Amino acid sequence: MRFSKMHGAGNDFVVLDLRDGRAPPDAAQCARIADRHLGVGCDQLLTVEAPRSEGAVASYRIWNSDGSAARQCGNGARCIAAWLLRDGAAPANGGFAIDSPAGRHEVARDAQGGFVIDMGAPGFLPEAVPLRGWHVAQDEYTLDIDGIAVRFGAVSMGNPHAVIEAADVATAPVAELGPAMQASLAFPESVNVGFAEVVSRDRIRLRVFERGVGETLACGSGACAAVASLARRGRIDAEREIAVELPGGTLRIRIDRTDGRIRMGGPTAFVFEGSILS
Ligand SMILES: N[C@@H](CCC[C@H](N)C(=O)O)C(=O)O
Repeated sequence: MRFSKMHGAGNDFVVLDLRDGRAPPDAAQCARIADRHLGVGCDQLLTVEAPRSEGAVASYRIWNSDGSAARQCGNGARCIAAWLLRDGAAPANGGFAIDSPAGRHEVARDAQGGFVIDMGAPGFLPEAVPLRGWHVAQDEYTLDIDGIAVRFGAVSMGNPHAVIEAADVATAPVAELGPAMQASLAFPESVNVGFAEVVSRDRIRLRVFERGVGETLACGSGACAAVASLARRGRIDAEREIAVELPGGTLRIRIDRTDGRIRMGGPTAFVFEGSILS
């Protein structure tokens, strides 16, 4: 089985071409391919498949490194766009659409030749996340984790996100609080946990402990969720493009003033091609 290894700001992917209708690997096979010792190694496996919506050039599905299916992947969307363009299936100037499990994404090119993805409008209702929690202030929730009250914003970008503001992301308890939040009954479908430091009105630093993976070098939907949550709470400027610095690179996020949809730009890279033998 041929594959491409790609990454977007260090969030790495194995991309499989299944447009001929072959079935995707099952959960155990996905986990084996994603294994960094026994397989190729990646945060997510992406399967390129036939389009589902009118006029889209392709669809894709997302599998976390533990084999679980996900509905949204921002860095993956940019990599799929780059993969389709290299394949000749999408026009070089952008202006095409791809279908993810969360819906349809319009793809544009930026001035530097990067890809800008329409990630849709964030959902803040607890049932959209989904979250069973308690409102403490506008759009902020609190959970008791081992006797500590953890305050966070909750956002659906098609997948669930909790956004915790941190004074300094370098020392934030990502490895402890990430799994503890994910295990909480408040998140019936688990959650991607973002730790966000506001640097200025248009710049944040972010680390994300992803569902089904652990901490990654970047999370595109997590960056959108962090910007949506912080803008809603007035912590950053909703009118401006926000630079989101992640351990693997910087993403640029803009909230459209007219429709509230979020557009995300950032890097993509091909790393190598190969064949999976077993
Ligand atoms: N890395 C992704 C998000 C991948 C899915 C996530 N772990 C989930 O289970 O929802 C991104 O760039 O958005």
